[in-house]
Amino acid sequence: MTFDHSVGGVCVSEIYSVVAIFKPPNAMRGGIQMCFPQFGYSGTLERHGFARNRIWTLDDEHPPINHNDNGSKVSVDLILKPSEDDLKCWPHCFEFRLRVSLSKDGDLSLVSRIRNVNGKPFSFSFAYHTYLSVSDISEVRIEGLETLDYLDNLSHKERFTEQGDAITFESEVDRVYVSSPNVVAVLDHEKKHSFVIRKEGLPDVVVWNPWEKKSKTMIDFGDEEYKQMLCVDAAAVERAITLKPGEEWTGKLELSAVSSTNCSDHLDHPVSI
Ligand SMILES: O=P(O)(O)OC[C@H]1O[C@@H](O)[C@H](O)[C@@H](O)[C@@H]1O
Repeated sequence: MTFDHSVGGVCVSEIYSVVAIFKPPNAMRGGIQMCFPQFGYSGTLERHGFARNRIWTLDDEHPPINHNDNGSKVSVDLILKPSEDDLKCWPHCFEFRLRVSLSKDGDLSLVSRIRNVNGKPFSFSFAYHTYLSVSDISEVRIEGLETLDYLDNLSHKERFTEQGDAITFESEVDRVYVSSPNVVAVLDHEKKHSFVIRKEGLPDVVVWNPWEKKSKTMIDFGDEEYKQMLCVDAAAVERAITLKPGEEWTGKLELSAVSSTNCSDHLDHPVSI
């Protein structure tokens, strides 16, 4: 995995739609997008909030590029503060700091710190809207969400309980798995690797694939591209996060690609990002 610059998200190689539209300040379809201060259409803002559609700046509290002591990790620190226009539609002053780190082994980690610099409390929802590249969606399965409750966005957020062993795909899926464990794996048999997603501070996992019919309605997405992608988002959606004046919230994500044979070891391990 590699990353380059950020327009409201992190560009991870090979997980962009071939017809994605790059027209700043709008987020491109793909990568990892910061959904803040709203997920989906749960409030009055544009879908998934405005943070993914803003130009972020380097946080001058840190050097532009950071290397850790033994040189095994490199990171950049970005910051987003609301513009006057943002404050008109969401009247809460915040500082959103994002540290994006890439290890020598290719593990990508994102740490978001959101601080209330307002005189009053505010609440928000959040997601790392993460596009994963898969060989064939029909052959992929997610482990770590079985037996959980989920809210089905395709049925007016009705609550269901997952029944199967692992989650597999044969039609459109748009679900919020609630109170999930902190490690989830996406197994891709054809590629013989798995994505391991570790999270902290983010109780939910959103799983989305638009399948054939919806793909045809999306202008920045190829008709067949649903076969090679899957979104698995570490998120805080079911219950909003509330910050009092001066308080800060932290939400972490780590994404690694591991060989499928080692995947179950990762599922057993506790999170340490
Ligand atoms: O097209 P967007 O705004 O990037 O959103 C894509 C999808 O993102 C998912 O996370 C949502 O659960 C879906 O409902 C939504 O359709």
